[in-house]
Amino acid sequence: MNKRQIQIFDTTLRDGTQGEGVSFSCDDKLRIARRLDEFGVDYIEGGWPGSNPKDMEFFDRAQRELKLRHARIAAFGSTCRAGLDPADDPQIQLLISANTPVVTIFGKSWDLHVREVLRTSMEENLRMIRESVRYIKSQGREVIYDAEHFFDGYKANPEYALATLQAAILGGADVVVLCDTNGGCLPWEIGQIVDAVRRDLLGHSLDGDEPSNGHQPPAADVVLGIHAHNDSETAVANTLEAVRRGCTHVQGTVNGYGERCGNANLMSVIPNLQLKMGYELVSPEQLAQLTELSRFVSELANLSPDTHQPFVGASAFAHKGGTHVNAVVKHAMSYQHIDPALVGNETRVLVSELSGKDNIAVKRREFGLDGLSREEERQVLRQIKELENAGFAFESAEASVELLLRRTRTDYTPPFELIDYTATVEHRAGRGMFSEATVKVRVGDKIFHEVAEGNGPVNAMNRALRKAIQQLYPRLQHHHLKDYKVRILDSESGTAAKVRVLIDSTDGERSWSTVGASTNIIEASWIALADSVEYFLLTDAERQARQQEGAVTA
Ligand SMILES: CC(=O)SCCNC(=O)CCNC(=O)[C@H](O)C(C)(C)COP(=O)(O)OP(=O)(O)OC[C@H]1O[C@@H](n2cnc3c(N)ncnc32)[C@H](O)[C@@H]1OP(=O)(O)O
Ligand SMILES: CC(=O)C(=O)O
Repeated sequence: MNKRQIQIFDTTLRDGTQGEGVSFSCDDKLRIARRLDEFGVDYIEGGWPGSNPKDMEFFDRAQRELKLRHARIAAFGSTCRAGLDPADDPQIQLLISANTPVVTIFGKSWDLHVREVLRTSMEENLRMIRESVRYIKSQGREVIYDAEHFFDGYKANPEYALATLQAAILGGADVVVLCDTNGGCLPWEIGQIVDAVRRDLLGHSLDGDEPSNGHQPPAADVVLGIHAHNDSETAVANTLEAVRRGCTHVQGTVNGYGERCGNANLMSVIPNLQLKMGYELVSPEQLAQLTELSRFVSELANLSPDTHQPFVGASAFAHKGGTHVNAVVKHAMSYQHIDPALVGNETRVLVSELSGKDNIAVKRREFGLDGLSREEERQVLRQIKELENAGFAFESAEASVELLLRRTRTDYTPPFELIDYTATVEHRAGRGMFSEATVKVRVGDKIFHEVAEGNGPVNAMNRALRKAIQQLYPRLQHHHLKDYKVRILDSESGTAAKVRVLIDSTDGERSWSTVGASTNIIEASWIALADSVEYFLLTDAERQARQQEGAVTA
């Protein structure tokens, strides 16, 4: 088989939704199907038509609304019930009525399941597989046969496990998929068993290896696939190993969503196959959509993206250690296994107590700041290390890093300078809890002194600061706090514990984060709040000036 012919079978909408916490509306399923098609997967398994009304609606609307360019939609179900003719099995009839070009059915490979779960005879299970596949083929569908628990079944009873595959092939299956349903296999076990299937069932000669049963079966022209679960954290490795041993159909899900610990993560399987193993599954332009696809699906699943996910996570190419950043600046690939742009991701440099001089230099350039010497950058680096020791964390507060750099410039003029503040918390009869704050700031040679109330001391300080400077900076009305997080850093110190405050802010177009730390929660909050306002005033004024310049030039 030509290397280009590896089939990607996405089951995010079926096995993915079997993952705890994963649920999509029908509209979401349709949106994801469109996106998967654009990305270039070959099959999209949409659900189980006998399972629930939403899956029925999906297949109904998919026929009418989806205009897929490349992918084929598959409906999923099981072989017929024991003792039933597939033509009389209501579940098989629902599968047919879903009217998809492709039908996936799963059947039992493991004798334990036949005995204990189906509670039928070994022969009857073979009939169920053979006749179900044959019946669905007779309805004009491409049939993908998922051999559930194939690897466990093969370990327990290889002859029987192979006989179940043979039954599917006799029924006319187009693809036979070996499933590591319980996810317990290790890559070399997968390799050995895939070899055995190819040699003993499909009659493929493997580098002079003799069939283990002593006779060569007739070569069967069926596509062999792999479906791996991640219970041993080896689903991706198992999938790659299966491909290395001759499987040419690969099942998995976006972000590895799926039952228990999930399925083989296509966000890793695809780039590994394409960039490391030389298969051409999708075009380079499609591969560059991988990161976006991953985030799109996690957004619709309402799950936070896993930032540490290989290839597509925000941290996948984020460099923190100073020596790494120093090397990456000299040669981008010195600490990266691929160019992140190939999968639509990007290199990031983080600033923390583990930084070296180049973390700071890279950030300064990123912020577009000049006029700082190497020694001034080192000064900022020292300051960052000291502040992190005092409880600050700059990794996720880049606006505070930018301010440290700006403040180091000799020509820096702050938009306001704090002189004093007070914040009180009171409980008064008839009024309950309330807070009041006063803020005295200097802007140029003027002093502004304001008082404000709030539902808490930080809220009152925020209001008082705004009252003090809003008249000078009317655009401050666009500045809003989005999130306010407090973390206790040394809880064993009890009420004397150090706290870190992280504030996320926005002006409707941009977002930024600032940090403060202190043993006093009011002080930590003030530092993060004042940084947020200062950052906004500086950068907003610069953006306005650039826009005006642009308008004049135009
Ligand atoms: C490995 C996998 O991921 S397979 C996919 C698993 N996914 C799901 O189960 C999600 C969707 N499932 C559902 O909505 C429901 O389970 C349904 C609608 C399919 C079935 O619901 P119910 O009719 O209430 O049956 P229930 O789920 O309790 O039991 C499954 C039955 O199918 C039988 N069965 C299981 N696998 C097979 C098979 N491959 N072929 C035939 N019958 C099977 C079981 O033995 C059991 O039979 P029993 O009722 O005689 O005990
Ligand atoms: C078919 C399937 O989802 C499994 O065996 O895991």
